[in-house]
Amino acid sequence: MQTATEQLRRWHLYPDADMLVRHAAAAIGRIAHEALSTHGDFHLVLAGGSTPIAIYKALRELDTDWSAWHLYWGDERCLPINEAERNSRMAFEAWLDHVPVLASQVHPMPAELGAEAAASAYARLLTEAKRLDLIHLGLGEDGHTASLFPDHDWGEATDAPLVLPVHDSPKPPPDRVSMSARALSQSPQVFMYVTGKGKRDAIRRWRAGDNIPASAIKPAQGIDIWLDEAAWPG
Ligand SMILES: O=C1O[C@H](COP(=O)(O)O)[C@@H](O)[C@H](O)[C@H]1O
Repeated sequence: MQTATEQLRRWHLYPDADMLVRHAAAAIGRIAHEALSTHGDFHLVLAGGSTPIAIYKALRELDTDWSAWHLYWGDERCLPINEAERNSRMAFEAWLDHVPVLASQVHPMPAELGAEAAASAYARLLTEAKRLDLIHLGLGEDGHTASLFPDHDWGEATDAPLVLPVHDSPKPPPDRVSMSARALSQSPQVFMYVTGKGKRDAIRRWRAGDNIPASAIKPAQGIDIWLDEAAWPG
């Protein structure tokens, strides 16, 4: 898989979050359908945080062969397994507990083991993944994406590990696990969701060329950014 040196961005701007959710869920459905028709399975990386919740809820209604879906996470917080703030728990509650996915094909990051152990275990798992057809990402107010934070190592180098242990995160909890920028750039489709005026400054800085973590995600075929008007700095 290739990554690009420049970041190619496609902006998808919607008047409100409801419209964004409807269109993003339909696009995910189309990509899943294409992967299922071509390969017989679909491999999807999930984001945490609050923004994707409505999209995950909308995906419950998708008419698809759930038994052929394989789910991974782009980042996780080092907390006990059922803690409310875990990214995996959010996805189960909003979506995965409501559809017949196969437990053996759902791969939360084992962040309860601690950042280092979880990062090594998940890097091994990812090397065995057949493909990553689509990666979901969010954007924090400080420009972070997954758990790649400003002034931390984002793992952009061509020989960077696929998964990084993260410590001293400015957003709680301080210990986390994250796919590296290199790994997050190795998919033909990367969707980032950004809603609300709290994200406007991060978008402004990104478009102005500031080196925020989101700017390190450089899939060869570009990144699709789905925004509502509140997040758009104009
Ligand atoms: O902590 C995290 O934050 C980002 C952004 O979250 P949001 O609540 O502002 O949407 C998220 O993408 C990441 O997965 C999560 O661990």
